[in-house]
Amino acid sequence: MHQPPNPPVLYSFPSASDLSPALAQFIAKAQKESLEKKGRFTVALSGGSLPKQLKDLIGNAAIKWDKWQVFYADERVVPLDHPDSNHHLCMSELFEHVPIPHQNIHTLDPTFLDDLEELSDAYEQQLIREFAQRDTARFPIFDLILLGIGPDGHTCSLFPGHELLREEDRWVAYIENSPKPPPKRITFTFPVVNHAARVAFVATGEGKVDILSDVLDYPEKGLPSSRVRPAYPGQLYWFVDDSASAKVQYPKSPFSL
Ligand SMILES: O=C1O[C@H](COP(=O)(O)O)[C@@H](O)[C@H](O)[C@H]1O
Repeated sequence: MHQPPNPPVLYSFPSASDLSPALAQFIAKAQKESLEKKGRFTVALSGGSLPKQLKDLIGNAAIKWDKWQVFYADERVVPLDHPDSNHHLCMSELFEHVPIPHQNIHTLDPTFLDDLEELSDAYEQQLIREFAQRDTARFPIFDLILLGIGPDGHTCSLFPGHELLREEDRWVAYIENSPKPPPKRITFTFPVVNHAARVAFVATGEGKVDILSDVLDYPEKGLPSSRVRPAYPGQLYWFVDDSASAKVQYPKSPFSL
């Protein structure tokens, strides 16, 4: 029988620095469960404010970096060492400080920066190589996708009112007119995000206070972040701080693993 998506679980912490260790424990548990099941851990990261919150993974003995396969939930179409690159940010905040094998981090192919169609196809091919031979599902099933939310409700590079919100077939799509710079980006589509085993939003600070209430209390507004509802048995989590969740009516859960 078709089951509706599980309701989101909302964890709110007194501050961003209280959130980071809990997030690291949560990721370590997700990794352990995935390694026990299939010996690898597939994870997708975002850019923006997220990578800073991953600092408690550094030096964490529970993390088996050689078992991680890392993808980017969205990426800006710029060289890999450009300050706007999500990969560049994740490298400087996290990966330069941990023993992850270089080949386990799947970046966009910088030879296609001038051709968005080729670029997004090539990234989709990287996902197919990772997932299609192992899973029979129509879309990849990530063990964990970590997302941010912009003040307009966007997540990945899926912006309010954009035609990409209706994409049902592609795994990776491109956008040439992002309202937030830089304008050219590639992004996972909703079917990919909503097939993951676990998706966790991470949002901190009072700059997120209005949008968090809009997304969690008024999902009928249809903002991109409200459309993240992983299919059963997948689970959506929100890791936020009390400044960001100050207006949210949606029930908070005590953090537990
Ligand atoms: O442009 C982007 O923005 C979102 C949200 O960023 P934040 O700084 O408000 O956390 C981010 O999740 C995405 O990866 C990035 O490309």
